[in-house]
Amino acid sequence: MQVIQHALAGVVEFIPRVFGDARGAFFESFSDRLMREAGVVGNWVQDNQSKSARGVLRGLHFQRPPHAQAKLVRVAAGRALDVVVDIRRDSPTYGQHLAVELDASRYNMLYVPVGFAHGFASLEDDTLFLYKCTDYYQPSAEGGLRWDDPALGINWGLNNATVSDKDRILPLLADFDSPF
Ligand SMILES: Cc1cn([C@H]2C[C@H](O)[C@@H](COP(=O)(O)OP(=O)(O)O[C@H]3O[C@H](C)C(=O)[C@H](O)[C@H]3O)O2)c(=O)[nH]c1=O
Repeated sequence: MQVIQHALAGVVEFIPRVFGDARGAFFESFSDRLMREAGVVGNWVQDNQSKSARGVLRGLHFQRPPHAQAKLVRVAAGRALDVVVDIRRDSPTYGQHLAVELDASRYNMLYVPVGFAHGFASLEDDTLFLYKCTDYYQPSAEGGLRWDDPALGINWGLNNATVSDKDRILPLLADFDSPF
């Protein structure tokens, strides 16, 4: 498995070993042992899956402590531009973001540590987005940042994004008091 330590400290991309043959392909979509060898330790308790049409944008979300979640995200069908924003108060890269294209045909996956807001834009119809979380869903702990905040400067690769009403009213970075 190829491991890429990205510039935002703690964000790690995994490209698993894929076994192709005349029938198709096989890969291990999760190995705690391989994650730990890469320095990623997580008490994975919940798996999520969402399906999105092209142009759907979900995010930027996080859960506040003590329900903060680290995530391991991948795309099982389609393509998505995955974006993480560093919201760790004392981080030298606070407010900076990283965008990684997740592609079902590349099998790549991204580890999003606690202390990051997370979102993605679906680049194809019927994009199946799968992710593991290190804590359970806790609605009262949900927080977020506005996906289109000029201060974040994120190029989502979309002309017209389909966004939930909830996401439209998330705070701008300037008005945000990070819990991390
Ligand atoms: C996240 C979540 C949601 N729900 C319910 C609550 C709503 O009735 C419905 C849709 O939730 P929401 O609109 O928050 O879903 P997304 O906008 O895809 O949210 C996710 O999008 C970004 C990309 C993330 O990283 C988060 O994991 C998550 O916030 O599913 C649950 O029952 N459990 C859950 O863990």
